Amino acid sequence: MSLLLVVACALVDADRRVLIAQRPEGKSMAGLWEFPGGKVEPGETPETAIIRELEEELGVSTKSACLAPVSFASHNYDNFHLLMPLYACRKWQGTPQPKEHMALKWARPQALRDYPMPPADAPLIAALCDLL
Ligand SMILES: Nc1nc2c([nH]c(=O)n2[C@@H]2O[C@H](COP(=O)(O)OP(=O)(O)OP(=O)(O)O)[C@@H](O)[C@H]2O)c(=O)[nH]1
Repeated sequence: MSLLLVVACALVDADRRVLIAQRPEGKSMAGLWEFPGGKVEPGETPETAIIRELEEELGVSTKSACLAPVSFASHNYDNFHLLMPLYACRKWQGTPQPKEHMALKWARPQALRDYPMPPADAPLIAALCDLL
């Protein structure tokens, strides 16, 4: 069983709503809602990886100083074990666009339970509800 390091980020707006993104058709877990993010590539830190992913997936830019750790997911999938730190970010430039997702949605933390998300994400919703 290999360990997969993925970083994710909850963009938080002035109304304390969180941005979630719907996974596209043709990918694993298609249609589920997730926090933007992706795998940490060789040579990257978690921070440089999430800054890159936010740019690629949403077209927004931010910096390390604007990333605050929230919690992490540690979840056993069939083919790998996912280790996924979740950051919160309240300050970025640009308006999020669904460049690699089917749709984006701003949701109140308590409403995140109404959206089907990957099983690894359930504990992160509780952490966001506590934080926000
Ligand atoms: N970005 C993100 N990934 C998540 C979340 N929850 C979760 O289980 N994952 C898993 O973490 C991995 C993310 O890797 P990824 O986004 O780079 O890869 P992918 O499966 O979309 O596509 P790829 O492997 O074809 O590049 C996927 O296996 C995804 O299902 C989440 O909230 N956000």
